[in-house]
Amino acid sequence: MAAEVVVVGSCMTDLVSLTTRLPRAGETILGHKFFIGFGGKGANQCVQSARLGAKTSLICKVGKDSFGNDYVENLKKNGISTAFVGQTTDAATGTASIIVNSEGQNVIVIVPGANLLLNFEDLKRASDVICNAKVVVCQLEITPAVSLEALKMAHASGAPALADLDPQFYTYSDIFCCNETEAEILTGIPVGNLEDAEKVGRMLLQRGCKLVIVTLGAEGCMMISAEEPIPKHVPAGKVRAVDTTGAGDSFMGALAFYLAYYPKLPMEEMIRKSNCVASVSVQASGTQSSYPYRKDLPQDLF
Ligand SMILES: Nc1ncnc2c1ncn2[C@@H]1O[C@H](COP(=O)(O)OP(=O)(O)OP(=O)(O)O)[C@@H](O)[C@H]1O
Ligand SMILES: [K+]
Repeated sequence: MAAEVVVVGSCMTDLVSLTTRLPRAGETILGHKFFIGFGGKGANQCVQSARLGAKTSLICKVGKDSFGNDYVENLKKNGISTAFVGQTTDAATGTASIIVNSEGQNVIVIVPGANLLLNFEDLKRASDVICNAKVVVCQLEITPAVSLEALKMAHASGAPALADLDPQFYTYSDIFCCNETEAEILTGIPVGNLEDAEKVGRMLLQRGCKLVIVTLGAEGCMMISAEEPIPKHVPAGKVRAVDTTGAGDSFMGALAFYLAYYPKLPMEEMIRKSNCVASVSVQASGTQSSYPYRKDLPQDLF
């Protein structure tokens, strides 16, 4: 059976150490807690979509190592098809080694590893799944040319950010979604308020985007489209945020779910519902561990 939501993207194992302070160069310090989490934007988005009830497939690459094996198990537990999850002996599973001090400041080392070995051959093998998907979601934590090729195969929907991004990313994405930081990297416009986001939106429309969404944290999102070039603010509900890590991926995974299963809903309504899902994720700690399941959400979201 074909997957409705196909994500082409990254898997990362988060290795998190909690310490009172960050170590200096050459220094060894003691931490008080360690945990392993499942992350990577591609997998995060796919997991959120699956937890809302989407039939999903993740196209990615992990290492033939214990982190890779555990990641495949994690995807299966979330009901995601792993038919196109490759395991390679040529690189280790992608990792993010994270140290967080008691003030919540962090230092992070990302080693993409196997993620960068996902290649055109892998996409070709998965081409039936990509071409038959209702929604294809891409980010930029794998080789950009591979993301672009996936968008071309699908000509569906995307969520990428990089300075000097190949302009084809704009024209081959039906929906282009970025957060405030990514918006600045892409356009040079620092985003501090809604008007700045609107400027970004207009600039990205000029570059060929059809629909632009800029996520604004607690403020929700700004959307603007070529069809309706009047920017709209879609606010998020007021909640008590404890950890916003992964909120952007929760939003994107939810949006992919609504696009695939409720294609007739107005875009503004899909974004409003996706804001609701993401605002639940900020009320729990961690990334995938904070993503809500359909059964735990208000049923008027479905
Ligand atoms: N404090 C908050 N209260 C309610 N909703 C929030 C809050 N923070 C984030 N959200 C929801 O999550 C969405 C994405 O948030 P944000 O713009 O911070 O993404 P992001 O910067 O990519 O997140 P991250 O990098 O932490 O994963 C917002 O559009 C909103 O729907
Ligand atoms: K969270």
